[in-house]
Amino acid sequence: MWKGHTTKRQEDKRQADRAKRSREGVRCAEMSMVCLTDFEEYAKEHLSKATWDYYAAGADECCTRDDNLLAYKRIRLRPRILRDVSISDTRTTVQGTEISFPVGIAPTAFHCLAWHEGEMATARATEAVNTCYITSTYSTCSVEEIVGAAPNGYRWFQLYVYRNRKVSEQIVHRVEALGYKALVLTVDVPYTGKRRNDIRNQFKLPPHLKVKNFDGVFEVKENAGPEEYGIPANTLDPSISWKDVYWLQSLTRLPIIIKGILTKEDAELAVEHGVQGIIVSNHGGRQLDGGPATIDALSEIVETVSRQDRGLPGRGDPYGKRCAEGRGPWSQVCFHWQAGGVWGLAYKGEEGVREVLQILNDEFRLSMALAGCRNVAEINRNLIQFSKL
Ligand SMILES: Cc1cc2nc3c(=O)[nH]c(=O)nc-3n(C[C@H](O)[C@H](O)[C@H](O)COP(=O)(O)O)c2cc1C
Ligand SMILES: CCCCCCC(=O)C(=O)O
Repeated sequence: MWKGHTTKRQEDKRQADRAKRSREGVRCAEMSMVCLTDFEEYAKEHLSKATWDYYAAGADECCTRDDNLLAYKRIRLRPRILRDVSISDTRTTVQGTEISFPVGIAPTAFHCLAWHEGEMATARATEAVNTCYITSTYSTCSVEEIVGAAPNGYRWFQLYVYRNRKVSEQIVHRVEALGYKALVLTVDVPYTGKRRNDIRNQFKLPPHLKVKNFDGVFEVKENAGPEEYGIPANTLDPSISWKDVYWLQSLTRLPIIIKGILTKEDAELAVEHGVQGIIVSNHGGRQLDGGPATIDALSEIVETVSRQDRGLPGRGDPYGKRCAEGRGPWSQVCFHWQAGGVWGLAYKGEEGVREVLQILNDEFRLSMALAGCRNVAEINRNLIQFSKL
């Protein structure tokens, strides 16, 4: 297996960590996986250091990455009791399509680093579980292979905008023709965040893998000069601005969802620009370090957007776990995009991703019932208490 670059000191520490985890009883492949942390620990144990570092990366000092989790721990729920939760229904809709529960697979790059079938395995798992899979531009299987692997899956495509706009135009037309149902325009990467371990590891794709969607489009030749994550450096267009939303709208009839919004001001601009949704996100803390935790930004944004959308003074009521979905009334906000699928992939490919999604579904159903909700529509902001922990 490709191991990446590791110094002796790093490798010693890794081995010491491994021994510690094994003393603490970290599970092996044969043991049942109980929660997502089990998958994460398995992945840490089994992936090469360079791959693990890439997947786990945050920018700079990782303050925002770490705060993403801590912020969840600051939130408490206000459960209601005696509400007959003998039947619970986790189904919901996203952009008008019914899915089994309000969790989807966030766009994450390079699934073949975790499992040989890469994004094809992810696509099969999400099709089986009936939720939405946002395919990353930077996938290591082509969009055609992904659709071929799971022809009935519900998929959106995540888009970056390149200096050479023809490249972006072509991929938009390709995914539209393939039946992708929405475009997710990622706007928080005018430049790639400074992920220190990727720099130390000189992270690059191993020779047998490439960004398949751009096969023959961007030539990444051996020793051809600097590259970033499998694409020649400086190909992303940092001049992208709000007017490019109109450009994108002129190219496609697909709904456009902007990913990477963290302030109410930008959420308002998104509404004004007529996009069909936003994903509140700090890119897993991989871009700007020092920005807010995603869940904290979400509260600010849903207040404003729902108010603006309904023309009501300050009656934002949505409850959201991580991301906002805007369809029709933007106040319908209850969705979570999950990047933990890659840990499932690293564990057992398609089966691993299915297990991850099943665990999330079970946990969601249980929390919902314990909080006194019978269905997703009954979840609202009154359930939330922001504690001062
Ligand atoms: C390994 C990895 C790869 C990622 N690749 C992409 C990507 O290709 N495109 C993208 O828009 N976001 C990418 N992301 C960001 C995720 O879609 C998602 O935003 C993040 O994991 C969760 O943070 P959030 O809750 O702030 O969105 C990646 C995240 C990880 C962990
Ligand atoms: C040149 C930008 C590469 C980004 C690679 C995929 C991604 O979004 C990530 O967070 O990693």
